[in-house]
Amino acid sequence: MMQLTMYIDGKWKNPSKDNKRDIINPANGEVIAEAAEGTAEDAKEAISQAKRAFQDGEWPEMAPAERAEYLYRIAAKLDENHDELTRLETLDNGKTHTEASFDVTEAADCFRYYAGLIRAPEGQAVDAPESTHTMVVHEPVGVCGLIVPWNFPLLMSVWKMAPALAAGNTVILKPSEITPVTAVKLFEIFDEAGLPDGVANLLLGHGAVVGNELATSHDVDKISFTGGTETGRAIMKSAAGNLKKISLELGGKSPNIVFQDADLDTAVDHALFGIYFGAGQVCSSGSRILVEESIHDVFVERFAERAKKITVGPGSDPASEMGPLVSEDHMNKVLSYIAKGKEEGANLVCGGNRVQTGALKDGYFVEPTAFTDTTETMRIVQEEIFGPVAVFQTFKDEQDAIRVANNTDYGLAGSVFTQDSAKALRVIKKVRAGITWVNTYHTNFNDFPWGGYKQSGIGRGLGKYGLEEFQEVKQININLQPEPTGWFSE
Ligand SMILES: NC(=O)c1ccc[n+]([C@@H]2O[C@H](COP(=O)([O-])OP(=O)(O)OC[C@H]3O[C@@H](n4cnc5c(N)ncnc54)[C@H](O)[C@@H]3O)[C@@H](O)[C@H]2O)c1
Ligand SMILES: C[N+](C)(C)CC=O
Repeated sequence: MMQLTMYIDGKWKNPSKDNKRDIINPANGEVIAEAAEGTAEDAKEAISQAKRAFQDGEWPEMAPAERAEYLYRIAAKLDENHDELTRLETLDNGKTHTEASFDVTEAADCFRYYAGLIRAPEGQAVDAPESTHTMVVHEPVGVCGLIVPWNFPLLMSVWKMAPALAAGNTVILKPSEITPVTAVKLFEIFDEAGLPDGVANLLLGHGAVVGNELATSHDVDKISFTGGTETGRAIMKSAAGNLKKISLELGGKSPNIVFQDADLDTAVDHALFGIYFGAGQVCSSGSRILVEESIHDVFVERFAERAKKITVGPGSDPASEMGPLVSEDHMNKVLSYIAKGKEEGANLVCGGNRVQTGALKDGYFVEPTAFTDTTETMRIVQEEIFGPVAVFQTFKDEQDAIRVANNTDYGLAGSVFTQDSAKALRVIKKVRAGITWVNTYHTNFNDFPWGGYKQSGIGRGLGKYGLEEFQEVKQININLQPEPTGWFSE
């Protein structure tokens, strides 16, 4: 069985107390690893080493081109370990082999993207009034705590590690306590790539213990968090002590709007992908499908017909199209939302049950599920279920579609399906969300910003915006004609 330990100041480290957590394969309930459960003391040690490496170490001072070489080396090692990382991600998170393989490819690309970006620095050098020459430069923020969730364990870690390291920060990564396996593998890669001691540190353990220490510590300059909105709120409060900088990438309840003039087969296909990709455990899932009244029944019929054919199974089986939910607790939460939907009076058009047939009997599988006849105030319409549960809503016209789409506290993603390009643009511009699509769903690139409006977050990951989240901006004013100001009499 794998034994997972922390990595602090360039050394593998057991926790200060001998606490361990079983790591479970959600496809069959078997224990695949034992992970160290770090303590607040371990977190303090990681913070102090990261602070030392920032203040006294070579990393922040290193030429960007040299830092970029480390990032390219890491990307190459991610490629070399592609198959092993894919296997481990499937084992730990449950996602299908195809999904996990995509994540590993994207992770390597993300390191390459930021290696390239840091070599193309943005700044200004201008002649300002009064014989002053002014420069605007970017500098690293300092010690960064990076806290990530379980749904894309490797990729979400890399979305933060790559820009934070490129910018010259020192970092402490805290993966989800239930999916730490690929983070440990990532640190093996950092070790092989020869990152200087203390630059990248790995803390394992519970959010309320080690995560909270990162959020609270006055020696941490920045927290970049991805996870649930309630956790984000708690972190924002903890981070207030030293007014540390924060980026929050949070939950969603994203609208997928289908007009009557959309190509029906395309829209149905993307709606299925929008909600059932990753078994619905994707922050940007198209979990609310808004269909224009005139095509609602035919759309739902085709959607449900195809949803029932989705092959649910272990991610390791190439035939599986949708894997299990990540844990028994999470499966029970999703099943309780399905029960709530029925109680609230919504109509179940497909799915609704745990799948326990044959080899799936001990796994945490749930059928692709969908509800119609919902109202805007139902909990299944307003709250993030984070599972394979679609809720259908209807709208009368363009204005109504925009109103319904925006009627939640979230604002992460949204999509519009129509063959009228002017209407598509009018509507998508009014959707209050940070990531939007027209006639597609879930398309994403490392080059462009990722983040939410409203209670879906603060700040942006990826692209040049993702680098800026890990940089301070400084102005340097140089007096070209040094002489007394004459402001006060002598
Ligand atoms: N917007 C995005 O880009 C994005 C991406 C992925 C996931 N998510 C969101 O993540 C959620 C699912 O992931 P989850 O269940 O792991 O989220 P979560 O909020 O429970 O946990 C996320 C991380 O925060 C840590 N944590 C928990 N309590 C903490 C505390 N008090 N202080 C510091 N750290 C703490 C956890 O240990 C974990 O590492 C969903 O809401 C999903 O929408 C958002
Ligand atoms: C950002 N993404 C889509 C990779 C993961 C969100 O849950």
